[in-house]
Amino acid sequence: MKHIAVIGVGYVGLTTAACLAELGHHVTGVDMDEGKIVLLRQGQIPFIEPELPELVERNVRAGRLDFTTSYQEAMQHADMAFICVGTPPTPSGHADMSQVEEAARQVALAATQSLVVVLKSTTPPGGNAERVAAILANHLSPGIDAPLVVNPEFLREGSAVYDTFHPDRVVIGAWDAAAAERVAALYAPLRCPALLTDPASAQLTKYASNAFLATKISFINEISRIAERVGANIHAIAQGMGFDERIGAEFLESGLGYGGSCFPKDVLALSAIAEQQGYYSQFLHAVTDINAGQCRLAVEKLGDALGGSMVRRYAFSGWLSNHRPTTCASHLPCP
Ligand SMILES: NC(=O)c1ccc[n+]([C@@H]2O[C@H](COP(=O)([O-])OP(=O)(O)OC[C@H]3O[C@@H](n4cnc5c(N)ncnc54)[C@H](O)[C@@H]3O)[C@@H](O)[C@H]2O)c1
Ligand SMILES: O=c1ccn([C@@H]2O[C@H](COP(=O)(O)OP(=O)(O)O[C@H]3O[C@H](CO)[C@@H](O)[C@H](O)[C@H]3O)[C@@H](O)[C@H]2O)c(=O)[nH]1
Repeated sequence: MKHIAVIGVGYVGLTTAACLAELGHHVTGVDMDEGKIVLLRQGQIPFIEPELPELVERNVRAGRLDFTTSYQEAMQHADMAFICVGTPPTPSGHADMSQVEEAARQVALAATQSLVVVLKSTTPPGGNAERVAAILANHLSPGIDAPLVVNPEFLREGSAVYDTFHPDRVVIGAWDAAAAERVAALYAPLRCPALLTDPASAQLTKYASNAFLATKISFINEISRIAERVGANIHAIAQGMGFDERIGAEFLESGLGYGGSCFPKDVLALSAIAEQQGYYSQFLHAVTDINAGQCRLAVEKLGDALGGSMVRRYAFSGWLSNHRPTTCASHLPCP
């Protein structure tokens, strides 16, 4: 049994905290958002996620899971700290690392014993892991070590608990082999392949995975435009392609394009990572452009079907808000 601090109890952090507690560890979730911690202490989950309320309740009741706003409290006996804070996009598309850097600083200041720091947030390669490791080293008390392990998360909103207990793989990137092994041991009960690699490769694996899935979606949407012009059925085409195991049936559903909290930001961030290194990725820009065009197309079609003036932002902004963030809102004509 390990003592684990989970920093940031949003989608990823709360799911990680509850699942690690279910595996028998003692987990303390810490968040700077006091309102969120108050809700969690009252047994309420701040967002809708199947299976999570029951999992949180069971583990709180068993004394394996608690929540606090205090890093000191969370770090008191921690052998491991999982950083699960947000990395939202900046206007230039780069991932904003400020939450991660502040979390690392607070973890190091509050650490009372050596521990492994696990970076679960999606963070770009190209110096960020090195910067986080330096922040840790600069703020730890003398005699305390905190090796950094990059361990990106692949869960989907809506099946977060299932995905956490049934991962296709875990990716563990570290400079310190012993720290990597300690993280791998934590996942051993899940019986999935574990890739042990360096931090930059682990970071890029996460972006490449999301960009590949986004590419499949943009690809099928591109084919749907051609299909429409030749009178072919895109659903039949996707099914026919999907039977080929080398292609796979998943993420071939054409529609409004990809949205959600990760694909749009992560494809943009990967383009930005490449550009920062002096490489313009025409390919990734095409994936983003096709996606944006798909929403425009849908809005235009709706306009044609309803008669242009009928399409008003208020007419279906309510419908869109029932879905996760999409890029479509920006294509709706204003009333
Ligand atoms: N949501 C997903 O489906 C998903 C899946 C895989 C990876 N990710 C990645 O995981 C990371 C977290 O995503 P999320 O969706 O859980 O974000 P989120 O916004 O739901 O949660 C982040 C939490 O961190 C807290 N926080 C911010 N700064 C803090 C600090 N200094 N100390 C303590 N708490 C702090 C916030 O208050 C918030 O509750 C991101 O990098 C994201 O890209 C998300
Ligand atoms: O065939 C498809 C499949 C998905 N989508 C859209 O793609 C977006 C993303 O869907 P999904 O992957 O189911 O949800 P997310 O919760 O955004 O999860 C993605 O983003 C997470 C954050 O990085 C990753 O951890 C997950 O592995 C990755 O699937 C949504 O807008 C879907 O409507 C399509 O348009 N066509």
